[in-house]
Amino acid sequence: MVVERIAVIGTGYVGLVSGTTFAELGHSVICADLDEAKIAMLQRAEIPIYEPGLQELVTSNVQKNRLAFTSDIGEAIRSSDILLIAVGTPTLESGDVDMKYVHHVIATIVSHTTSAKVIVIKSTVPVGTGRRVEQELRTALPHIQIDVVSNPEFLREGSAIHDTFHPDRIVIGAEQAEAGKRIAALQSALPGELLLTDRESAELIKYASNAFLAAKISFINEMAHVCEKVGADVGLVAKGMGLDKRIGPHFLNAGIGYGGSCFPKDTRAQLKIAQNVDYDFKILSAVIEVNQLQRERFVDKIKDTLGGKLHGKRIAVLGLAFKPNTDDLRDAPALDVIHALQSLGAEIHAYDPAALHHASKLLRDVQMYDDLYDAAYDADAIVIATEWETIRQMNAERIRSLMRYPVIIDGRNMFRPDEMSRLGFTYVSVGRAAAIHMEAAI
Ligand SMILES: NC(=O)c1ccc[n+]([C@@H]2O[C@H](COP(=O)([O-])OP(=O)(O)OC[C@H]3O[C@@H](n4cnc5c(N)ncnc54)[C@H](O)[C@@H]3O)[C@@H](O)[C@H]2O)c1
Ligand SMILES: O=c1ccn([C@@H]2O[C@H](COP(=O)(O)OP(=O)(O)O[C@H]3O[C@H](CO)[C@@H](O)[C@H](O)[C@H]3O)[C@@H](O)[C@H]2O)c(=O)[nH]1
Repeated sequence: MVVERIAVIGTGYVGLVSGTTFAELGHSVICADLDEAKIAMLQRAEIPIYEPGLQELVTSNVQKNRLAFTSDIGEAIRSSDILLIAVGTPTLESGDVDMKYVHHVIATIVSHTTSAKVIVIKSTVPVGTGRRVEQELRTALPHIQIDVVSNPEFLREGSAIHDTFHPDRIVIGAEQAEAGKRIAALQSALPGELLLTDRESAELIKYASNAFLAAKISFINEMAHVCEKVGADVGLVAKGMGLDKRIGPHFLNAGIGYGGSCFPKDTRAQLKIAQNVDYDFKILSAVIEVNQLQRERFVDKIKDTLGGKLHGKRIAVLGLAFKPNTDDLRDAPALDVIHALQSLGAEIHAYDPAALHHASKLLRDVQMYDDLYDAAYDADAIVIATEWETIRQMNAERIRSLMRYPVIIDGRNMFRPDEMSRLGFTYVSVGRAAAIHMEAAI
């Protein structure tokens, strides 16, 4: 195996996991970031994000001298042959992708490059970016061999390590076959199908995949409404659909809709990419609209269950992160739900096992707990916003005894409605007609 010298520029969720993975695969990796506090933490072997399994992997690769961290981006560039860009690509008000972090990295590369480089774009970027970046670099550095390769990332937060070591596919978009093959060789020990494409296709595969997964979620959420009206159970409908291999069982969990740092921004970016070439991507507009409505309808459901008035009601919101096993609150549905409940006069007590530190910066007037029983104490209702395992394992009888009224409105369909009613709860979930609406309980 050829051991490559790799600099990862941008040591966030993707950069840190990718850099650590390449080190684990035997390469020499330096992870660089402008955020000096983050780098200082990493140099002290502290992991700035909550991601199961990451701490152990970082520590062992640092000990083997295959992984290091720096805030000297120039030095990282000079000492490496492969530069992996993993900075953020958020959305602008207009819906376009904000490329300022990528542009800043390109300017830094221009200033510090004195030898041949292969630049790998891991960040999710609009189609055409790889081509433009390569032109810009070749114009600025005419005597140096520069190749730009697209290698989109498909990891999910909360299972990032597993996803990275067990990818369904590795997509590499390159114009120069040699550069593409070199980046493929870096990952040759990983399973999963290798798909070599042109850069534009690789860039679009990333957006198309996220948009399609988001579409599955919005589709099942719309089905959930129909289920409620006609007396069906969306869980069973999804199961029956998913048994068809052409459909598959994944991403058909109805609930309060998708959140996170990727689906909301990437669906909007893909819509804009289409608009920019005069195409109205109608399905995607609907996917985005349905997802927004899903949060609003969930708040209506809470209101209806609690008899129409929330003023003065104490609501325990269980789960704040956009999904379990992460501390990431970017576009987390729980935040919108809490803001809406507060605007209707509810008093919020919140529980999350990992995200409270970030939440305290984003939420006002919320009592926060790292113990779900404390959060549920004296509550008029529990609202479940994230399907943390700790919530699944909760002692329901103890919870009921602590609450003022035994009411659960479950935005993640974590429990069986019949079981919860048997335990004495008024239990309302999403798209399951068997759920019992009992204002009488209050
Ligand atoms: N988070 C995910 O699960 C995920 C998965 C697949 C793809 N992506 C994509 O990967 C990219 C990165 O996402 P993320 O979640 O890791 O972002 P992040 O915000 O967690 O990390 C980005 C990092 O880049 C650093 N940075 C910004 N400008 C820099 C510069 N000029 N030089 C050096 N460092 C700089 C920031 O300080 C930050 O630490 C995005 O395009 C995202 O869409 C994310
Ligand atoms: O059936 C489902 C599945 C997911 N979700 C929600 O969808 C969001 C996204 O979940 P998930 O995809 O598991 O997490 P992410 O870490 O956002 O990962 C997505 O976004 C990443 C960034 O682009 C990609 O790399 C991944 O492949 C893609 O799954 C979360 O709010 C989930 O609660 C549902 O509501 N129902």
